[in-house]
Amino acid sequence: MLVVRPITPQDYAALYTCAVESGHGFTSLPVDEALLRRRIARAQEAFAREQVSEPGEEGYLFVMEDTDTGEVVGCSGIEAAVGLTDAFYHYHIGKVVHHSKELDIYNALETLTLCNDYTGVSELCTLFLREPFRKNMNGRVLSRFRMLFMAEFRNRFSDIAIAEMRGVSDENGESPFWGWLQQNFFSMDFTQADYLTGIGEKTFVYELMPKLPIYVQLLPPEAQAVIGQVHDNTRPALRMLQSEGFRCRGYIDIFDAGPTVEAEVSNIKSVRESKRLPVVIGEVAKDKPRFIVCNTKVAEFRAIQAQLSDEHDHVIIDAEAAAALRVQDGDYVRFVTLTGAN
Ligand SMILES: NC(=[NH2+])NCCC[C@H](N)C(=O)O
Repeated sequence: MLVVRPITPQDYAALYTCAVESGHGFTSLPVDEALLRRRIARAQEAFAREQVSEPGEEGYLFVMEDTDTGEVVGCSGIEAAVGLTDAFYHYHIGKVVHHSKELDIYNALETLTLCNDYTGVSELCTLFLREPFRKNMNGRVLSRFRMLFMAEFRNRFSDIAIAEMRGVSDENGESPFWGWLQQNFFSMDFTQADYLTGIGEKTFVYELMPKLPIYVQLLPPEAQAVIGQVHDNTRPALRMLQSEGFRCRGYIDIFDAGPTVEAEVSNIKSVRESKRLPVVIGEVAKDKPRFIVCNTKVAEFRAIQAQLSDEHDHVIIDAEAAAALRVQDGDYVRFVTLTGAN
């Protein structure tokens, strides 16, 4: 069975494999031993913190494990609040109108303005599922269980959640948006800049990034064309988040121009539709629908996909699911349907 659980130091090698397999453009999983070990240590601290009244430095990182083989098949994370100890950047797409009444000339232009508008919001991040396991709705589970975690532990997260979607780049790591930045401002290639931000080295961004608003129309056409566009591999993830209610509000990545999508946590579909009920362990009929189900613990958090029977004042799950979730009769679980529109 595939079980989502908090990452532990023993998962280091598996996380490293995910970092290697995720390739370039995947900022939050750089192939860097010190950083990956730090991520694990930060996650351990976050899960160990019992009383959290407001989101802070916590970086939750989970792995999905095949409990039959002990193999880690993917990872997924939530940052409680970004940009509290360093600056967190976006370009905001704005509009200016140059208008002359006298000459009867009207031009509406788009601008890009460097900003830190998402400071303090929660971020869904670091989702990677290894290729052989991209089936049986595992990807949906590995993304959407996070909505259940946020719903269950509301005060650990901000009112707003974002996800930065990977922008357009080719198989050599060349990004059309980065091209003009590289040429005029950065003098380094995309993979290097991306790697530096991934390891938390961001002062060069402030030092080198154009800080004055930029007229989009003055950018080369190939850079304009990818503003707000996602990498082909990211399309399913974007669709999934859109069906949860996430929308792009005009914020894009400063390097590859990929869209950042945003939602009010309380409005996320899986947060709204999730239910929390006590468990009765028993027989579940074969024709019952599948759900994402999690327990209600932090350090001992577990999430799985399973069939269950919703009896309105309790749910019936089978013994195998109960064991995987580490719950007993009377313990609460939170769950949301896995099939359906999503
Ligand atoms: N694709 C990138 N590496 N972009 C740079 C990092 C952007 C991110 N919002 C941050 O400030 O950390």
